[in-house]
Amino acid sequence: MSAAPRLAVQDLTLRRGGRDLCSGLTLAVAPGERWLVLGENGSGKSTLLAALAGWEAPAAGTIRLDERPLDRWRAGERARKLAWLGQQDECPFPLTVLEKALAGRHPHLGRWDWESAADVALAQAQLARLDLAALAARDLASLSGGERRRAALAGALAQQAALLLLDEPLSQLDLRHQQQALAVLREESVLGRAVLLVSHDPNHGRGWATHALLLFGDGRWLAGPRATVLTAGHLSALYHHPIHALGGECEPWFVVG
Ligand SMILES: Nc1ncnc2c1ncn2[C@@H]1O[C@H](COP(=O)(O)OP(=O)(O)OP(=O)(O)O)[C@@H](O)[C@H]1O
Repeated sequence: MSAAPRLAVQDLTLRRGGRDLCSGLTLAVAPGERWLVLGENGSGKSTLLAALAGWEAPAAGTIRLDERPLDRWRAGERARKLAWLGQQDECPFPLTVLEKALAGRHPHLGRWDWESAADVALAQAQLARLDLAALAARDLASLSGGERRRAALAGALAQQAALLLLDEPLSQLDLRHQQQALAVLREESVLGRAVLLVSHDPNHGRGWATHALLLFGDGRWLAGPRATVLTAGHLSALYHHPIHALGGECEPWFVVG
């Protein structure tokens, strides 16, 4: 018998400015799965992730987190279950890099609690996994764009949530740190966490994604196992541009034609 889905989306419609971004979206994300979410600018990837995180109300359909409708979770309880990393991550007040990572522990603390030594150790460990240990005491505002993005990802990891909803976490990262972050997220999935990762690079799915979701921006979508969804034909249609697959059918590289 297969495990109950961590996240179950049924007949979901998201609409903005009179346009259906997706209609009838139905998918189930099981523990341990890694989903790559692709689509053109404005196709609705961020809107979808925000809806799955409970920040945006859908026009229709249901979202269930561990079989309970998302709107029946209290905010604190939900934040212990799912971590959402948005595209914009501006911080209005000064923080050190360690404090940024420690913010991921806040859903686990009581209202008047301070972070424990275990919380600090956990946050430091996430920074170390992303090559940020040496920057822990630095002012977050002094970091480069990619360093700041990795600090935000460390915060999401520190949350230790069963479901990770990550909106372009790799967008400002150099190639090595992209691969490092993907490896870290793979380790998280091996622990049973489910990951949805938005990207503009179909090659991020190579050797990483178990599944993929394509949003076509006009309501249409395609979801399923990576090998059936991530094909040159589907990607050419998605990006309205020729995309070629190189290097074999099993794990191809996708290149722009
Ligand atoms: N209030 C609004 N009125 C009209 N259109 C809106 C409104 N709010 C959002 N949109 C549109 O909804 C679409 C979906 O935006 P979203 O940020 O989800 O796209 P995305 O796929 O994440 O794009 P990107 O790759 O650029 O990050 C965009 O075209 C945006 O302009």
